[in-house]
Amino acid sequence: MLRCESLKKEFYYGNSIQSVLRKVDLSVKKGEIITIMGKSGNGKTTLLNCLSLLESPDDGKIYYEDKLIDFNDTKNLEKFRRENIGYVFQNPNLIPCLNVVENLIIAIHEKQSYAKKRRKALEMLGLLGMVNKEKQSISTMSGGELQRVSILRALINNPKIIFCDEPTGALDEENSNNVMSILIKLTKMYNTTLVIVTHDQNVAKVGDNQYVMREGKLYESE
Ligand SMILES: Nc1ncnc2c1ncn2[C@@H]1O[C@H](COP(=O)(O)OP(=O)(O)OP(=O)(O)O)[C@@H](O)[C@H]1O
Repeated sequence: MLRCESLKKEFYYGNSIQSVLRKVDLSVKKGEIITIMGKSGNGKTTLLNCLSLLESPDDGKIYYEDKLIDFNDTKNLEKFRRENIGYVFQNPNLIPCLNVVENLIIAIHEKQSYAKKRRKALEMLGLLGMVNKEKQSISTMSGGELQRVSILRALINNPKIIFCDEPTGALDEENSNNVMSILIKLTKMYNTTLVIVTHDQNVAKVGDNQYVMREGKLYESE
């Protein structure tokens, strides 16, 4: 469903150039879980940002279902991203002045009545037995709870693929296991493809295909 070929990305600092992605090739099938590990600064987030169309590569090609992505076509790119891609970051980035259900409602892209959006948001909360948290303020929730809500938010528009950048980076081991099992359970349920960047060996193990990023190149994990 996703393929990239010879992806390159460079950053310029005065007169010097840093090659962050050096001809990266990757192929991801529908419903697959891909994990990418690697030392800090090796280009994992940059790769994720390019694949998830948040950043444009300097060279190389990205295909979604064999359709070449045109980074110059910003209007369609934005639409494609909204309709097909979900994100989970280390920091859940929920809106603090909205409660739990409102954070989910506001994430729904489709034009629907507020009541219908609310029903959908409650249905999602129900999947994790969190309907009772509907009106809870974001500031009073634990890190694990916030990340569970951010997973529901990523899924609420039925994306075909979800990109996760260190989804458990801010959690202890118990919460990390819990969040990962929820992420996998829900994405399997919806047949959503997952691409996960992580520092955590235990998280990396969930990958159907596991990769390591080293100095801008991607290698299959041994
Ligand atoms: N927008 C940017 N401008 C300049 N340099 C950047 C930019 N984004 C990333 N870099 C540099 O590119 C390199 C790779 O960064 P990236 O965030 O992709 O690494 P990473 O493997 O995800 O690291 P970490 O595990 O610490 O998050 C780093 O040296 C970083 O400073």
